[in-house]
Order: sequence, then C-alpha cells, then structure tokens
Amino acid sequence: MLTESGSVMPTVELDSVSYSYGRSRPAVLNSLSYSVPDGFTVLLGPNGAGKSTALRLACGLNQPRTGAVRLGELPSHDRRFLRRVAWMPQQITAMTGLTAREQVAYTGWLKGMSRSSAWEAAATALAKVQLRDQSDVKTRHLSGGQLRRVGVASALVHGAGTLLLDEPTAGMDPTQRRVFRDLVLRLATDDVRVLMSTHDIADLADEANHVTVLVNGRITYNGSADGFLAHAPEGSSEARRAEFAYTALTGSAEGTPLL
Ligand SMILES: Nc1ncnc2c1ncn2[C@@H]1O[C@H](COP(=O)(O)OP(=O)(O)OP(=O)(O)O)[C@@H](O)[C@H]1O
Repeated sequence: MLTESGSVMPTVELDSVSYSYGRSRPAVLNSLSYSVPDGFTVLLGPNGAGKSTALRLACGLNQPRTGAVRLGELPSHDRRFLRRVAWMPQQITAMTGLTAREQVAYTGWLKGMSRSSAWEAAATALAKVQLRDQSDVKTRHLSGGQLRRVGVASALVHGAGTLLLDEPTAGMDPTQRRVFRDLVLRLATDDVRVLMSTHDIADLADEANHVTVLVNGRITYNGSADGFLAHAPEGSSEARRAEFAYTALTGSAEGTPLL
C-alpha cells in the first residue's frame, strides 16, 4: 500500500510477541511474528487458538509480555499508533438514545476528535459502510448486521488505515454475511488493510486476498487464498475445499469430513 506521496505505507508488525493472561498462566502466544498484509486477510483458527488475543495486541489494546508490536517506527502504546489502527470487538452495543450518526460521532470524540470534526467524520464513515440512509435512526432500532456496520464506521471514524475485526459475522444470517463481506472487500480495495477473524471458513477463504491460520498460538499457514485452498486433499468437492484445507492445516477435525 502506498501513501499519497508514493512511499510504502507501514503495516502493523508483531515481532516475536509472547503473551499470557497472568504470570502463572500458560502462554497464549509464544514468540509470534506477523505482519498485517495488504488488502483483505482472513484469520482462521480453532476456538482458543489465540486469534482475539493476537488482534488485541495488534491494535495496542493489550501490550505483549515480550517482543514488540509496531507500525513503522511507532510502538503500539504510542497515541499515533492508536489513531492509525482500528479494532472492532465481537459485541457492538447500541448506545441508549443515540442515533447511528451520534453513536459514531461520540466514538470519534472519545478518540480525541473535536465535536465538529467527529460529527462530519461520522457522516463520511456511515456512507462508507452504506448506512447513510440510517444516520438518523436510533441504533437500538437497527438490525444486528446494521449495528456491526455502525461498529465498523465507529472503528474507522478517525481515518485509520488498518482495521482489525474480531469475528464480526458471528451470528449473522447468510444475507447479512454477504452484505458485510462485500463491505469489507470494498474497504480493503479502498486502501484500508483489513484483518478479520472468523469461523465462516467456506464463505470467506476464497474471497480473501490472504489467509492466516493460527493454531495454539502458532501460525500454520500464511499466504494467498489459492495457496490455502491447495491444502485440500485431491478429490475434495469444490464447494467444500476451504473446509478441507482448514482441516488439513489445523488438524482440528473431529472426525474426517467426507470428500
Ligand atoms: N481475559 C482472559 N483471561 C484469561 N484467559 C483468557 C482471556 N481471554 C482469553 N483467554 C484464554 O486465552 C486463550 C486464547 O483465547 P482467544 O480468545 O485469544 O482465542 P480465539 O482464537 O479468539 O478463540 P475463539 O475462536 O473461541 O474466539 C484461550 O485459552 C482462552 O481461554
């Protein structure tokens, strides 16, 4: 990705990062090194693999026990890092009494924007997630899928170039998932790096520019979507190649699925 002046836009890098939830607890991530790729990356892995932990470190919400997280020269505790990297949690709460635009603007204000620039930026961010028509609707009246899009607008309101999404499609119906996926793909072509954890393997792996698989805090695959699908055994049905590739890379199958 290039900046307006034509130089390469730095990306978030995890450099030999280790993390545990408490000194006497086992390490969730152990000497993990990773750079957030350009475009749209899907982060896959079994429950408990460390995906959410890695995302929370990558956005500066948690700090590593050892190793470092950086964006170019900026360490993840630097305020400028926090302005450039956005994170969306699994649960988005509708703030009581606020419209979509007010909720997004409020988040911008919490992130240090002035009231007027947060108000303007909220309109732009809602347009980006195709919720311009819902700007004046109270967020408690929005559907679950629309509320997640408000979450994306809130995450991006201050103009971050990297967006980290923690299982944003969990619990969505297929139509909502399709709308959300199209939105993410558009953002990614619009010069935002998107790293998204998900369990919706079949839907997402073949549309992503890049796939990363995490198992027990270690990366077992990091590369193109085609390279990921190539891990499916020969003879796998086309419709389920992603699922078989995932099984091969995680070794987490409870029983081998039928080809
Ligand atoms: N706040 C916490 N306190 C203690 N342990 C935690 C905490 N959050 C996560 N863990 C543990 O860290 C490990 C990794 O959890 P994490 O949520 O990062 O995995 P994940 O890959 O995102 O899983 P899932 O797909 O189920 O969301 C798990 O063993 C989990 O129990």
